Formats: sequence, structure tokens, C-alpha cells
Amino acid sequence: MVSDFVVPTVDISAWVSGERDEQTVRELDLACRTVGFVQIVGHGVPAEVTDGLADAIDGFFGQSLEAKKRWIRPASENRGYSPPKSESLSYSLGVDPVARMNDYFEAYNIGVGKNTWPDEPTAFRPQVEAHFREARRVAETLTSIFAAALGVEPDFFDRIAGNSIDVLRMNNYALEPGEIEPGADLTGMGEHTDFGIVTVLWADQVAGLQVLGTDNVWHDVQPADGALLVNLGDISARLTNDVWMSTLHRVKPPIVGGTIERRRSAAFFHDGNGDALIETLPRFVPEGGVPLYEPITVAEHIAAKLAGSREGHKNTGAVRDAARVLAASPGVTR
Ligand SMILES: O=C(O)CCC(=O)C(=O)O
Ligand SMILES: [Fe+2]
Repeated sequence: MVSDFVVPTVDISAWVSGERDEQTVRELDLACRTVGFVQIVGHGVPAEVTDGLADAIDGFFGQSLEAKKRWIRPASENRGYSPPKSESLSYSLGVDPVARMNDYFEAYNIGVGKNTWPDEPTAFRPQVEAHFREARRVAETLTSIFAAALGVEPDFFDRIAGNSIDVLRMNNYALEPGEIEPGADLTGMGEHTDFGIVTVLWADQVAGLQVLGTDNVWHDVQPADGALLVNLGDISARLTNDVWMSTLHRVKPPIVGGTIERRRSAAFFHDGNGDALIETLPRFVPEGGVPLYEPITVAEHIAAKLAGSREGHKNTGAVRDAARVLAASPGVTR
């Protein structure tokens, strides 16, 4: 099948240098309306910072499972280490994964507020913090462009996200050849939408990330050289009555000759202030119509989604997302 699915590339260098360029606003708005994923270039993140992040990820996940398990925290904290198969992201949508707790990604979460830092590797904390600062700067540059695109006051996102409960989730997708059953339908991370305003994703160029297009087909997506992949989350869809897309995605690395190639990513979630009330912007509600979503605070929305993915019960509030997953042709890619 010939597909015209493309993740657009937008250069934000003008906004990074403080210039409110209109062309950038139009390009980003179009990407948000039609795909919900965008390749961001001109973001200004120094190569040393990205290299440091990759080093930190390699150093931490390269340790034994026993060593890593020392950094497990209670699920309610959303911090520290999550071993493989401890979360099932499709539960955040109310969709049963084929087998419960099937996702084999392992992760390490840090974020604003109190954190747990591993003692090894010793450079982990400064390397990860340097990337966290850069990712937050990029997210805030993006929300300035969003404000222009949405026709809201320039300080709109400062008000709903000036004290944002940002989280960085570093993911490692790796299975030893012996751990792979022949014919198994393995999922690195189950299908889900992100919860917040916007996600700034660093990933290496190993295949695995798939994005559900409006054609209902899963498409492979890799970051372009030097680009950060950015996608919208549910809060942006709620603000715009689904005019901006919180696009479904998953990680399903190809199995070649009984092995998968190890893959790494780091997702920075810019979610908004916990107590910010998210209501659809009036200009996105059709004349005489009602918004698709009820007002909700950021904290309430995230709690409902996390309860689904980490504690193993379905999120019954996610009926609309679940319908999209079930409508997609399973496993079909370009
Ligand atoms: O590993 C990836 O590329 C995607 C990760 C992701 O979707 C997430 O952490 O929410
Ligand atoms: Fe995601």
C-alpha cells in the first residue's frame, strides 16, 4: 500500500533565538492538526548534552537486574526504576493487552520535586539533569509557539504550566535471544497516548516506534538526524476539542533472526500544573455544540491514566481512545 504518512519537520531556531516567526507558527499548527507528531530541528540542544544522556542511559541499564532493582519506588511516586513487564501502557486506554503486564520496556523516571538517584553510574545525575533542563526549555519554546497558534494570550501556558509536573522517562528496550519465544508477539511498550500538553522525545535511530496514522495503519517513525521527536498529549487534545491530535503510538521493535536490536529513548513529559483546570478553548467548540471533554484538572487526568497503566486496571474514562485502538488494523504497517 502506498502511504502518504509523513511526520513533518519544523525548524524552531527563530523562536529559540527570541524571534516570534509566523511561518514557524503556521507549520507547527498544521503538524498538530494533521499528525500530532513533528520532527523538531533548530532546538539548540548541545550535542554534549545528548551524548551525556545516552551515556547515562547506557551506564544505568547496563547493570545487572539485581543492581537496578534497588532503585524501585512505590508506583504512586512515579519515580525510580521500573523493571521489564511491570507496566502495561495499553491499560491507560482501557484496552486489554494480549497478556497482562506484557510490555518489556524497563524505565527510570525522574521529575520535578523529590527524586531518587542511583549511586551508579556516578555521572548519571548531572548528565540526566542537564538533559532535563534542555528538554524543558524546548517544551517551553514550543508552548510559546502553541499560544500564538491557538490565538490565546502569550502567557496562557505560563498560567497552566508555569509550575508543570514534568517527568523524564528513560526507556530501555532489550531482550536476550533466549528470552524470546519463537513466534511471540512482543511489544516493547503498548499503544497509548501521552497524558500531558507536549512530549519531547529523544530516541536513538533503532526501529521500533510506531505511530497510528489517520489511515488506521501503524507507521514506523524514527527521529531524523539531530532532531527531537515531539508529540502532543491528551491535554492539548482537550484544549482544542481534538482539533490538535494526541496521537496513539507504541514501540514494537522488529525481531530479526530471533533477536531484537536494543533501543533507547527518553521521553520528557510536559504535563501542566497539577491544579490547572483544563477546559476546551471556546473557539474550538462548534456553534451551539458541546465540547467533547468535561473540564478536568491535570492531576485528575494523570491519576486516571496512571492508575490504568501501573496498577493493572482499565481506565474506564478513556472510551474514546480505546475505540481508536480497537479500530486499528492490528500489527499492520506500511
Ligand atoms: O520509546 C519511544 O520511542 C516512545 C516512548 C513513549 O512513547 C513514552 O515513553 O511515552
Ligand atoms: Fe508515549
